[in-house]
Amino acid sequence: MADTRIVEIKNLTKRFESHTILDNITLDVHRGENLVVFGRSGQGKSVLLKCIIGLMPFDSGKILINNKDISKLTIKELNEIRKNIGFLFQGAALYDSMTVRENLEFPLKKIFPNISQREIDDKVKNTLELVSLEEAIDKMPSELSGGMKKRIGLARSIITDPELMLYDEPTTGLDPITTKEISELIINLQKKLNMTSIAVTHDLICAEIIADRAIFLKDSKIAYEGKLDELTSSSDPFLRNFFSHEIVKE
Ligand SMILES: Nc1ncnc2c1ncn2[C@@H]1O[C@H](COP(=O)(O)OP(=O)(O)OP(=O)(O)O)[C@@H](O)[C@H]1O
Repeated sequence: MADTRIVEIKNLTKRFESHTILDNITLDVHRGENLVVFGRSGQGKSVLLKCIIGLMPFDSGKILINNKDISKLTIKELNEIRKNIGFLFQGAALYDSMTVRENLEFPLKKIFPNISQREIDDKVKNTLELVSLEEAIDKMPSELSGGMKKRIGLARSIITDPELMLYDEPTTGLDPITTKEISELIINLQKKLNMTSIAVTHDLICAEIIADRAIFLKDSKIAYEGKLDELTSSSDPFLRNFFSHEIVKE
């Protein structure tokens, strides 16, 4: 049977001095899947994403991306893998002194140094179409609303056609309607571009739209794993408490 795993995490342990943040985590993410990562503040959700893209070294265990063990790669090989991964981090800001067009051109030129201006123009136009913001092409970030900035940030992360997208709190700070729009955009892009995604979120509106499966980090472990409705309807006192208090509900 074909191996559908794009990310394989085996017995991952990450410590900061004597503080164990991730303790022996094992997790597979399959091609085309949208995994949501929950957990209270400080439980290692962002650390997990940073380990996956090789931005943070870990103490033991393995992370394989497309069957390649990232801790055994040279910087050059790791950069090749990273070209295939897009990330939208918490508070990821657009470059304020650049127009929307220049913001989108930036990652393209960096990742594909030999790309022609014509290809760049087509890609920028098509990607803006995907996020329904063609008219913003010559605007400066200061002229955009919070929701529009998120859309452009999303466009910038997907313009290089990554196979895997990592989102860290993609809807933080947005009102419920914009949260819904951004979450629907995430799922539509994922379907159109056949991407796999891992999203850290506290936001149930977002999770309900995008999640195929969810995990819950607690006490440095994956404490719960399953379909989102299994977690939200669980009779487990901790989960009941989390989902009734921690998350903004519509
Ligand atoms: N570079 C670092 N050096 C030392 N400690 C760190 C570092 N990065 C993260 N930590 C610690 O690791 C723990 C997990 O941090 P992380 O940012 O992954 O939490 P989180 O679950 O994403 O939280 P939140 O929901 O608040 O964003 C925290 O205690 C944090 O202080």
